[in-house]
Amino acid sequence: MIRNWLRTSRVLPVITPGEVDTTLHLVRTLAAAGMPALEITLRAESALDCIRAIRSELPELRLAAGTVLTPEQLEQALAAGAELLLSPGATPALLRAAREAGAPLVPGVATASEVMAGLEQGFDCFKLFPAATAGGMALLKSLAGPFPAVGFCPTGGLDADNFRAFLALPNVLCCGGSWMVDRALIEAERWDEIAYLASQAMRES
Ligand SMILES: O=C[C@H](O)COP(=O)(O)O
Ligand SMILES: CC(=O)C(=O)O
Repeated sequence: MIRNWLRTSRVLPVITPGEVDTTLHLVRTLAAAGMPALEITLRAESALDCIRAIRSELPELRLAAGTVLTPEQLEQALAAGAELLLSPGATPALLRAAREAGAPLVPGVATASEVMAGLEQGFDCFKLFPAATAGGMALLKSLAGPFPAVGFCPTGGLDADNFRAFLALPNVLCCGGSWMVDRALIEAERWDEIAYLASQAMRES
C-alpha cells in the first residue's frame, strides 16, 4: 500500500499548517490544481485539527502526516485521519510502534546504516531527509546498488527545477517538498501562484 500510495502521488507537498481556515484554503487550492496528495507536518499546534478538517472536507484527497516523531504522535495522526505517516528520521521506538500497530510509516533515513535498520524492522520505503544535504541524486544512485528493492521519497532541498530529475531515478517513488507551499506565498495569499506551481509539479514532464 505504501509503495503504491507514494508512486501514484509522485509529488508530496510538505505543509506546515497555520490556522485551520487558511490551511483548508491552501489545501483546496492544491486539490483544485490537480494535486492528489499532501503531507501535513505535526509542527504546529493546529496540525491535528487541520488533518481532521481536511479529512472531513476533502475525503478524496490522499492525506499524510509528517514530522511524526513519537509513538504517541503516530497514534494521534492516525486517529485524526492520516492515511500515511512520514518521519524525518527513525528511532527504534517509532519503528516498533508502527510495526506493532500495522501503521503505514515511511521512516526517514540519510545513510545506508539507517536503511539497514529499517529493513531489519520490515520497512522498505523511506523518506530520504534532508535529501539535498545528505547527498541528493548521487546518494540515491549509490543506495540503489546495495538496496535495489528499496523505494525513496527524497525531501529537503528539492524544487521546481530539480524534482523531475529525482523522479526519473528508478528508486524514487515520490518527491516531497515545500516549494509550492512556501510560507511567504501563503502569507501573501498568492493562491494563483501556488495553484500554478502545483499544476506545474503534476505536469507529466
Ligand atoms: O523540513 C523541510 C521539509 O521537509 C521540506 O523541505 P524543503 O522545504 O526543503 O522542501
Ligand atoms: C522532514 C519532513 O518532511 C518531516 O518532518 O516529515
